[in-house]
Amino acid sequence: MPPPTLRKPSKALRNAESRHLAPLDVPASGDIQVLARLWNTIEGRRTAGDTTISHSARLLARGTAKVAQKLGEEAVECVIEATQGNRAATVLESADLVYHLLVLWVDAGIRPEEVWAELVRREGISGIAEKAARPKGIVRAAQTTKLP
Ligand SMILES: N=c1c2ncn([C@@H]3O[C@H](COP(=O)(O)OP(=O)(O)OP(=O)(O)O)[C@@H](O)[C@H]3O)c2ncn1[C@@H]1O[C@H](COP(=O)(O)O)[C@@H](O)[C@H]1O
Repeated sequence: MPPPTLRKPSKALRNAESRHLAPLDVPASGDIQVLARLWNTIEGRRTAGDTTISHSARLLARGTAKVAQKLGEEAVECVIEATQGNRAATVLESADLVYHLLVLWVDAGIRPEEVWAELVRREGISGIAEKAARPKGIVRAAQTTKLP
């Protein structure tokens, strides 16, 4: 039997249940392109960035472990704000998180198109079916512990 705290809906979930958000407009181009611009900027910092003035260049120069650690820290900060129901702070932490995810992609030599293609491939497939059909060849070191 799980502890009672696991059954209690979070404040964020309770808020979500009581609101209706209109679907996003999906422009052919627009603000979403900021991700591509940001990846280009960070990749440029990797190759020609000045570590005295560029946070991206400095972080990339510290190596993969530091890049990954920063992403983890930003994820935790985002989770804390969301679970506290701090909407404005969650937006700010989300931006930090996305930026640090792009730094991790640059460090790993991953282009955004690879991730977009994977998201497009998954469109319309339920998460449960997708997980069952995952290729066995790709080793995933990270394993999550299942909660009841
Ligand atoms: N979106 C961001 C962005 N979000 C967060 N951050 C920085 O991330 C850092 C996080 O601070 P922390 O104290 O958590 O981390 P830290 O300074 O590495 O400290 P330690 O963990 O090492 O102690 C801050 O310096 C933030 O300013 C960002 N830095 C840059 N960008 C974008 O990247 C572009 C290029 O930035 P530079 O590489 O700095 O030129 C900018 O124009 C922005 O568009």
